[in-house]
Amino acid sequence: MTIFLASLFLPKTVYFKLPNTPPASERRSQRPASKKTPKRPPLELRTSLFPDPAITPPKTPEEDEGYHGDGFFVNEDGLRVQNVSDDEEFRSPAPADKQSPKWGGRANQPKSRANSPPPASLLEHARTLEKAKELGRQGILQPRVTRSDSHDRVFANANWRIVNADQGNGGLRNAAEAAARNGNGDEYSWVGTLGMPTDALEGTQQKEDINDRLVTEFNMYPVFCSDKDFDGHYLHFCKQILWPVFHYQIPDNPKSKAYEDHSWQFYVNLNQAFADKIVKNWKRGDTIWVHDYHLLLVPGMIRKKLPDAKIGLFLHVAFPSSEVFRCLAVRKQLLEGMLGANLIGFQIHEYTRHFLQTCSRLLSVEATPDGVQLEDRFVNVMNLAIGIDPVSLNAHRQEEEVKKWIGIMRERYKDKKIIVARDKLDHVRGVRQKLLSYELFLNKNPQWRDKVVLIQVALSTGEKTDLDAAVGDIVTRVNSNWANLAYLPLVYLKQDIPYSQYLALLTIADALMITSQREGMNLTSHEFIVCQDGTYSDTKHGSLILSEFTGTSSLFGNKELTVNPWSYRQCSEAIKKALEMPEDEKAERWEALREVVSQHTGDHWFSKFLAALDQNYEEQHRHDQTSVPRLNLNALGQRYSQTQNRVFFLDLEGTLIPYGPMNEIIPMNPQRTLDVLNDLTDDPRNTVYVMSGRRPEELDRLFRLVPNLGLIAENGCFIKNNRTSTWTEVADHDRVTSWKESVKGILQYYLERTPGSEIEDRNCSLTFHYKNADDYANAERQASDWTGHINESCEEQRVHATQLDDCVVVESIDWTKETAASQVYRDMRAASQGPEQSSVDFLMVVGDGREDEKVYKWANNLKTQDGIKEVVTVSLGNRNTEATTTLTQGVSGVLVTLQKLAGLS
Ligand SMILES: O=P(O)(O)OC[C@H]1O[C@H](O[C@H]2O[C@H](CO)[C@@H](O)[C@H](O)[C@H]2O)[C@H](O)[C@@H](O)[C@@H]1O
Repeated sequence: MTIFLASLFLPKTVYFKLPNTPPASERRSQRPASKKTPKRPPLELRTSLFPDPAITPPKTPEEDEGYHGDGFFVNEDGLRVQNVSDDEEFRSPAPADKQSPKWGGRANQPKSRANSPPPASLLEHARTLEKAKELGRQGILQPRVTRSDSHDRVFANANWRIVNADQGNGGLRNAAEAAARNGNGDEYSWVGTLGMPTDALEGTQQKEDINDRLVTEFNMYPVFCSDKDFDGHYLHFCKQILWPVFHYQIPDNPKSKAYEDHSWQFYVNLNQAFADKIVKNWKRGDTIWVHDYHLLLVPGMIRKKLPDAKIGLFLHVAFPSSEVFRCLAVRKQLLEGMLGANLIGFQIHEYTRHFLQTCSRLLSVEATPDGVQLEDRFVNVMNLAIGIDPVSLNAHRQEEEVKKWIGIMRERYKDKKIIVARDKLDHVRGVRQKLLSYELFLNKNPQWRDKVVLIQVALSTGEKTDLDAAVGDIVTRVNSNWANLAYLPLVYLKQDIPYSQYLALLTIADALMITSQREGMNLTSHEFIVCQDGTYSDTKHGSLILSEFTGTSSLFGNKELTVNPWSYRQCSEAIKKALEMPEDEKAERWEALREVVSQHTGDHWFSKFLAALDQNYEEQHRHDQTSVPRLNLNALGQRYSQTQNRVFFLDLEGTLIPYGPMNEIIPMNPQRTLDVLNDLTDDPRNTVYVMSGRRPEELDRLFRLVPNLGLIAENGCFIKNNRTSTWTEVADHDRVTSWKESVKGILQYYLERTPGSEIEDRNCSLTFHYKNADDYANAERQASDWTGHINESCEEQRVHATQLDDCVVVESIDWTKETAASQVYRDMRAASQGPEQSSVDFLMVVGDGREDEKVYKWANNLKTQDGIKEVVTVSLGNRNTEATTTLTQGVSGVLVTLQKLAGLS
């Protein structure tokens, strides 16, 4: 069995050795200043970890020019990665939160042929474009850039090798590797893109060869798509729309809005390419595990082609509140794509809760704490925080290079307290807030000036934002205010640093400061905790200043210094507290945090998700329609004939008669149904109850000609015994009256704003009908909103709202068809204690709706619990069911079945 791990970037990519390319070191000195050469930053920014010229640290490699001509490639994390076309592969770990680098800009990889998606103004002129297409001038919509033949030939003929990729989710890779090392999980295969433009390889033998080598040697299935699709998907839809929205930042500038419509199509295309690749290679029994916000449509796309596939989805980033998510134009498509999975995992409970609320509000589906009930399937959810791999981290901490850097840094900053940070420079990560807080701290605490240094590593996001300039200004201001010849309070590196330096920084730091405005998890803080054990440095148990808006914060239980990044005052006080904290308090906090980090490892996360997926899949399929046998009428007849004390619980609408609108009385006289029920109840060995959501008086009227029939009305709130003519209200009248009063207030509010709608007030439920609303679409949307509203606000009153076709029903959760059936059965049992009576030996439940599922479950349990000889549960619906048999011929099939039983002795 294979586990397909689908993630946007494969852990491997291709490095081209271009002909006549001198080694990077030579190229660097020969390179003329070009437009691409970044301008020299102002002096304040031109800091490094080593302002002291006496120390000559190893050079930090340039991003584009990693090849050193020595068989090693230096990737973006500064990892020296062996040329794996040589036999042995050197696997270097990535920092768990790698931050995403640019796509498609490397000198040793082909150039992208994608153009930016067109501005909205162009799209508006669709007709012109169509005409242009007809005329063969498609270039207007998506101007086709013809790269020179030589560009293509250079790559088509260049030697290449497969190397570790520098893009992608480091936390996921480390977790997968740890799980494999520890023997947890079956063999897995990655599915992903190469993270580089591939149009230039189109139609070449090289593309085939690259594909074959990745599959056969590395178990990796590359997904090829056009550069245009990748650009539109990643740089536009993911980065401009999804990333900000999932982190609570709604893009509201016209440029982003213009992207939304058309970059969506690129998102769809890339997701489809992933789905197709997986479907093509999937075999029965395989598991598919899709990762993160880049691929949210993949589960749904696969489900369409492989209805039985076992699919998991894990969202690594945050999931926002439904109020934020609903701003997405394509919100329904995204949710439906996600719901193609059997199990959806989120980092923490808050994101899971948001997702459930969003589904309930936007899709009008029933959401329970366990997951989402769709019409024909259940989708489980779980929260499960990812972690790091302390084993491999510790192995790397022992490397000489790391120790060397620890020595250098300790020496350089020997009389200073060090606060460290490494973040992507985008709004979400809150670097600006952090620097402002640090400035405030220095302003308010003169005693600390000259004694503390903040080292902020800032990774480029590949986009030019106003943030760059804003952060640059703060750096300049802080340093010009408080620096002197021998002291620089703020070391700001606008580049990434090698992994060894990263580990050294985490080791010698007195504090790590994370001020993300939102973040799915944040594994840097986990790595910091491991590095602070004092093994390689005399500094240890450093303080962690951590934004309360990270997933990690909800895991760490306040043992860190929790901050709200928008409160500069609180952050500056946290800095002071971190620097002045007594050793014993530091040690106590660190111990607690280390415990959490070592319990929540990546390996644990990986195996636990897959185990849950197996279990949920198995449970979901146990009730799968296709695996539930059809009712065998002959066999049933034989079993029935051998019993003497039988009880039937039969659902009414959709089972004994066709459905009718809830707010209209049942129009016809269902003679055939009445005849069948009369025949069945004529046999004194049979006790028959009909269950319905209708009012008692309505059922009385309908069944007045079936004298021995028991009735359950209003979905379990009223029971009429089969031998008497009086109804019992089983629901607690006072409680029902009380919740109805408060819910009526809410419904009244919506009624006034929804012309044409009406409220139906039953004894134990309230139904809001909007079938005849003047603006039906709006009413339906509003209804799904306030369904969620009622479910949240009335939870304590034990009330539940369910949106059905054209209406929303609000009712108590404590009185159901199941509780009523169970009471009837208990009463029968109590009565059967007498010498004349025998206990029930045949129990049959027939239904078609979701609310009947609980009755099947209850009845099935009685078989073992009470030893009832024959328990028969029959479902008519298409859904996954708890019933042990199905019947596909609807109402008429039920009537035929019951008629046949009634005719037997
Ligand atoms: O920037 P992208 O290529 O779009 O990828 C997004 C980020 O993915 C990874 O971070 C996410 O997963 C981490 C592990 O589960 C989690 O700790 C973090 O909060 C998530 O944002 C990756 O580590 C980042 O570098 C990417 O930016």
